[in-house]
Amino acid sequence: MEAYVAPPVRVHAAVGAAADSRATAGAWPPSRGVAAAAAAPLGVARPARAARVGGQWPRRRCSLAAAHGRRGRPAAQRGVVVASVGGEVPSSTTGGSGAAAATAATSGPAGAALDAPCDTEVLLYDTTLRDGTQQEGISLSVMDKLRVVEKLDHFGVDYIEGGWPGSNAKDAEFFDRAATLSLSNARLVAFGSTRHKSATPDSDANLAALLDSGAPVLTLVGKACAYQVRVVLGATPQENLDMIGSSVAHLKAAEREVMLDAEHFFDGYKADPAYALECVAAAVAAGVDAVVLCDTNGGCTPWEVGTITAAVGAAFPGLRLGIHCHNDCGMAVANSVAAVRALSGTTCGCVVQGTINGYGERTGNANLTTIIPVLGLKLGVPLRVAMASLTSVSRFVDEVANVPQVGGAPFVGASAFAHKGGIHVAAVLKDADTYQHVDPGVVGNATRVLVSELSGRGNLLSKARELGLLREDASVAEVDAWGARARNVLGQVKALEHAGCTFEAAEASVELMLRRSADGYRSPFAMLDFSVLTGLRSGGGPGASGEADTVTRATIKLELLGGDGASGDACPIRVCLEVGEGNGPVDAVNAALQRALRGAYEVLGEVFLSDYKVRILDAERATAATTRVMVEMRDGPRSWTTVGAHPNIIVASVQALLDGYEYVLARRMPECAGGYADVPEADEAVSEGAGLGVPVSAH
Ligand SMILES: CC(=O)SCCNC(=O)CCNC(=O)[C@H](O)C(C)(C)COP(=O)(O)OP(=O)(O)OC[C@H]1O[C@@H](n2cnc3c(N)ncnc32)[C@H](O)[C@@H]1OP(=O)(O)O
Ligand SMILES: CC(C)C(=O)C(=O)O
Repeated sequence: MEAYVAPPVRVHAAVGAAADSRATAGAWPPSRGVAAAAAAPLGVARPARAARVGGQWPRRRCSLAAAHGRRGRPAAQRGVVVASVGGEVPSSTTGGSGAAAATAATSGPAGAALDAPCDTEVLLYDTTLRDGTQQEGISLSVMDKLRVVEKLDHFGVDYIEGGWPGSNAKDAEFFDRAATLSLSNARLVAFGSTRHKSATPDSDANLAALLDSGAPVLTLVGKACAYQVRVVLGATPQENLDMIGSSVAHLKAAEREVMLDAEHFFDGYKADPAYALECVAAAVAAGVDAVVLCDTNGGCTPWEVGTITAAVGAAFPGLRLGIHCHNDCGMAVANSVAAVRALSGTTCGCVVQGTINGYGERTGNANLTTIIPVLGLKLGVPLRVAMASLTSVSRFVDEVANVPQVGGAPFVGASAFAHKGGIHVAAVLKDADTYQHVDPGVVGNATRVLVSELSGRGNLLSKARELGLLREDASVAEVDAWGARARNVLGQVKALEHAGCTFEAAEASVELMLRRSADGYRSPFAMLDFSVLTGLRSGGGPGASGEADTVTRATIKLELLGGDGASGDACPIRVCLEVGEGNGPVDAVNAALQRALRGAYEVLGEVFLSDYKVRILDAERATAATTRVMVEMRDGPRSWTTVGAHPNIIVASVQALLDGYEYVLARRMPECAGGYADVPEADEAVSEGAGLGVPVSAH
């Protein structure tokens, strides 16, 4: 056995050079009876053992491409996204995917690339519904799976692996129901393993379930590593080759498109390249349409994957290859991209398997929401997907799977284009390219500016612009005035964050500070005082059990804008005394506030308190610790968050509550807004995650 030895690191040149020197036809290790490939039809190197598997050496062609009927057509005819490399965007039709946006995506100095464009047709193969559901905590219903299929088909992936019909009744039902879907872009794939070593193809239940699924594409997992074959299957190397060959042949006889997922391929190749290649050859001999090389344990590096993939490509030049990577070293995306690059210039393209949001067993699979834009926008690979829907697809799948979004996910995360540092924001205001590697709109995401103690004036000015307070057509005097206000509000933000507030997730409080700083702003109300009483109420009385009950009562005194008009003042003020009871002190104050404010201002409509979060900031101070309170209010689909901080939890809560009510009144009552009465409400907070593919607003 000849073990794989990693080549010395040679950046850029490594892949091609290694492929040339190690894996040109006939050059890969001749151990295990591998014949020289000079006579192999279509240049496929022939291991001697492969002849025993399939009998006759098959003629190979890229039958997947034929199945799709797309090979050879120029990108422009396929309606692909062709993104720029090196700041230049080839002209293309985009099928609505946004060539113009793609141009913007990589224009400017940040778009300059050293790599040559990658010349490989890539077919995107989504396995969210199969390998993705192997992630701890994910379980999808049949209905969930069907919804995801429709979304992914619409998005434009080429293959959707729906599950393993031989595994469970749910997946079998899924394929029954999926048969009625009419997909416009994707081909549905059913997944299963090669036949059991003790079964014949005809008697194998798993192969039967695959055929029964009715799926047009069937993917078989077959082992490509002698160690795994011995330990896990308890089979001989030859038995495994027979299992691969006979299983593929059985499915091909039913005229399905068949792929082999060569499990543990890279580890197998590193230990014994000849045997790993014999496994591929066994599938090829049986007529497989594509062989997908798997880094099953996720332990490979991009240079290993690139080198080995190039070697396999050179050994089987007529065969369509694919890549399937796991993320155990955090390199699944890099490994997948390395495989695509290694196949650049080959004629059969590359099937790239992965999952939306990187779901998958252990640390996950290669994340398609990263691979897709990297291939499309950085390597210039033509893809058929609607790139501008990428963020929405990611959030949709998280929603269906009930998995929290990863804010820092490249391209699609809520923080992917969120700028916090004052220096960054000041630069982004001059030119977004200064701190963004692509235009977020190209992937359906949006630039966001966060306000915190790390802000500079620019962050506040940007907020004022976003809110329509500082208009595009503002005069020099107005811009100057807002510059001074921004400086002032910035000072408040820094002082309040020092006192325990945090404004990143409480943008309604920031907006209020900006509005209050504007000329002519009038607070709709002011709290003059409040008191809360908590005690025990006797449950006595005739016939009662006598058990004591808690009572919590709040009394508030407010000054309200508006009145009976008798004073003749355009904005008269009246004083209101109100009482509320509740489960606890904050509930009681809120009840009193609602009663007072709803009575005075109809615009409050159905506003209610939807979330209340408390965090103790300096726990070591025990009961004297500062408390931060975040309050979320909601009115129909809209929500907004405010913050308060104080050593007294009730005071912190009341601060946040008052801001929450003032925020909505300030937006809806022209008499509060001063010169900013006509601020549109269209951009009002939409709760995080609710808007798919729209800028995420965290009010
Ligand atoms: C790398 C991957 O992600 S591969 C996909 C992994 N996903 C899953 O396993 C999810 C679905 N799995 C299942 O529902 C079940 O494991 C089933 C239905 C496939 C099998 O269940 P069981 O028959 O009870 O077997 P069990 O799971 O205990 O053991 C797996 C069997 O598959 C065999 N097997 C494993 N890989 C292969 C293969 N590539 N080809 C043929 N047989 C295989 C094993 O040898 C073992 O059989 P044995 O015990 O006779 O040696
Ligand atoms: C079955 C294959 C595709 C797999 O999940 C792996 O090898 O990682």
